[in-house]
Amino acid sequence: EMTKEQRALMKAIVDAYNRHQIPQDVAKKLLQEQYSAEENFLLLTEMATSQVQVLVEFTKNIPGFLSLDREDQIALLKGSTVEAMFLRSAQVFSRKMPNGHTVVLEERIRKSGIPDEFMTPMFNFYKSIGELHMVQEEQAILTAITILMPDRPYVKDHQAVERLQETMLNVLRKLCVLQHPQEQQYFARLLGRLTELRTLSHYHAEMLTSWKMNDHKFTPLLCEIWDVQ
Ligand SMILES: CC(C)c1onc(-c2c(Cl)cccc2Cl)c1COc1ccc(-c2ccc3c(C(=O)O)csc3c2)cc1
Repeated sequence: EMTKEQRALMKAIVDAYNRHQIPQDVAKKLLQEQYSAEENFLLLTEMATSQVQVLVEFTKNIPGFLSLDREDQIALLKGSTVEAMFLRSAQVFSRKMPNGHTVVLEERIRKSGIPDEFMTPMFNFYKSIGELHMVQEEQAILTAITILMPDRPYVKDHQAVERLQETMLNVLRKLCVLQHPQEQQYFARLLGRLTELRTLSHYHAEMLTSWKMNDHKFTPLLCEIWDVQ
């Protein structure tokens, strides 16, 4: 059973997760603009920039995050943004957005100059997340766990982050038993996705390099968070 504190922690994280979403007018652009590779790249850049802003606000609402060392907060954000965005965009795909975002988002990602060798692992990941049928609470806590990864580069107070992450893992473990009682290994499968996210973030670093080579432009926020240019 979940303790009172664990239920309060879960509520705080789920509320923050729901409160901070890409504004509808930004998401709607996916449906409106043209379909050239250039247009797709620009739109995805806008989505990513908006999503980073959303992630920063969500992260600030993770109980305990703002008590961490300031530089460690930055290191955690920089180190987890790509993975958190793969998780978030995966949820868009598995949500089968009623307003058709799923179809156009896939279309635009497929036609945005991303080399084919990254398409397969990326969409395999989206499929594997979809098959888990995560509930919203699991999505929110898994995102918090991804952000609170103690072994990100340049994190100094490893232990402080580990303590926070462990608290989240304990909540997630209990939640999985409650939400998927018939699936013994559900929690383990969820954590397996975090390993897949690491691989994707390595692919992503190569995607960035290949985009940079083709002189693609990013926004100042993305340049800062991804150390490009
Ligand atoms: C700079 C750009 C070209 C880029 O580089 N790598 C990636 C990138 C890609 Cl192509 C795949 C995965 C991760 C990243 Cl960073 C991207 C695009 O990143 C995206 C980030 C986030 C969304 C995203 C999130 C939520 C939602 C919602 C919702 O919540 O209601 C509705 S629509 C939507 C759209 C899309 C694209």
